[in-house]
Amino acid sequence: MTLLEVNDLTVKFYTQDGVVTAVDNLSYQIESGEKFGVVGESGAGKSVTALSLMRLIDSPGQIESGEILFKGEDLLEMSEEEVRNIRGNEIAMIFQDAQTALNPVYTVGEQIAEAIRHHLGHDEAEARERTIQLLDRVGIPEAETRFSDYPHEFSGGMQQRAVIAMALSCDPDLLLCDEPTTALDVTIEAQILEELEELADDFDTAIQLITHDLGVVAEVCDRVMVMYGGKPVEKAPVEELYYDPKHPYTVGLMSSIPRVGDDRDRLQTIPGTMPDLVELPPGCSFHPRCPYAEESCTRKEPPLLDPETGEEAAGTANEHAAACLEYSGELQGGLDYSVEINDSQGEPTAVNPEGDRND
Ligand SMILES: Nc1ncnc2c1ncn2[C@@H]1O[C@H](COP(=O)(O)OP(=O)(O)OP(=O)(O)O)[C@@H](O)[C@H]1O
Repeated sequence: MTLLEVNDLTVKFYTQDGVVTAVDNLSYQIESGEKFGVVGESGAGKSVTALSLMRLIDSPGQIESGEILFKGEDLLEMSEEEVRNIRGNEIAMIFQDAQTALNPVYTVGEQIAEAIRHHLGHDEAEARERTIQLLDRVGIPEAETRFSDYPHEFSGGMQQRAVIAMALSCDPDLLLCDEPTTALDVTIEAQILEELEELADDFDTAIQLITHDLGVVAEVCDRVMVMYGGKPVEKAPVEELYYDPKHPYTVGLMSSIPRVGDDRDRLQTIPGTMPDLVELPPGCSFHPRCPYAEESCTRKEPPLLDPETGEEAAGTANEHAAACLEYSGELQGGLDYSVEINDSQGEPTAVNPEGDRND
C-alpha cells in the first residue's frame, strides 16, 4: 500500500540574493514499511523535502505547489492542529544532531515518557515501562538505570539511540531520518544503521533516510532517489542503482565512496559544486559538471525516463528511471563508464567514469 505520495512539490526561499528553488516539481512515493533513501550532495534539497512533509517550512521559505498525500490525505490541505497530531505521532523525524533533539535539563527517560504520555495518553507507570522497554530495544544497556540519566551522561551514539527510541515511542508509520549517523564514528554508525533497519522491520515503520552517502543507503534501503538541484535525477531499487547506475551524477557519487582496504584513492569527489539554485544552468542542471555533456545538454532539460525503453517513467515501485538525454537518444557520444564488482569484500560495486581511474 502506498503510504506517502508526493506530487509535483515545489518549495522556494525568498532570500535577499533572489528566489531559491530548493525543491523543484518533485514527485515520489513510499510504500508502507519501505526503506527509501534520498541521496545527494549538500544543497540538493533533501532536508527541505523532509521538512515539507512535517509542514515545517518557515519564512522566508514557502511550499509553492504540489500535494503531499499521507495515507491518501493531503498534508498541505490540513489545519495546523491536524498536522500537529500527525507530527511525532504518525510521522516522526530524527536529525543528525541528537543533542538538539534532547533537552539537557530533563532526564532521557522523562523526555521519552512525556512524549508517550502526550501522544498515547498512557499514565505515568505505563509510560515509564514503555520507555524502559524502548531504551532496551534500541540497544541501551541497563535501561532501567539509564532512564534517570541526563543526556550529557550518554555518549553520542547512546544519545542517538535515545532519540531513535523517542521517535519510535508512538509507533509512527513513517520515520524521517536526516543524516542520523553523520556525527558518529564509523563503527557506531554501522551499529546504529543496523539497529535502525531492524527496528523499522519490527515496528513495520517506513523510513525516508536522507544522506549524502550512498554506502549508508546500501546498508539500509530498499529503494533510492538521487537528487540534484532540487530534482530527482535517478530513482531505482537499491541493488539496481549499485550494479547498474544510469545517471552520470550517480556514477560520480559512487566513485567517491571510500572502501576499507582499498588501496586506490576512492576519496575523489565530483569536480565542481552544486549550482546556484537562484539561477540554475539551462538544460540539464548537472551539465557543467558532467564528463559526457554535449551541446544538447545545455539546451534541453532531460525528463525522467525508463533507461531501457526510453519511455516516460515516474520511478515508482520497481521502476528504474533516470533523467539524462542518453535515454531519449539525444546524446550522441553516449555514456562511457565501467562498473566494477568488488567480490573480495562482498561489497556492491565501484564505478568509475572512464579516464578517472587511479590505478
Ligand atoms: N532557511 C533557508 N533560507 C534560505 N534558503 C534556504 C533555507 N533552507 C534551505 N535553503 C536553500 O535550499 C537549498 C536546499 O537545502 P537542503 O537543506 O534541503 O539541502 P540538503 O540536500 O539537505 O543539504 P544538506 O546535506 O547540506 O542538508 C539550500 O541550498 C539553500 O539554498
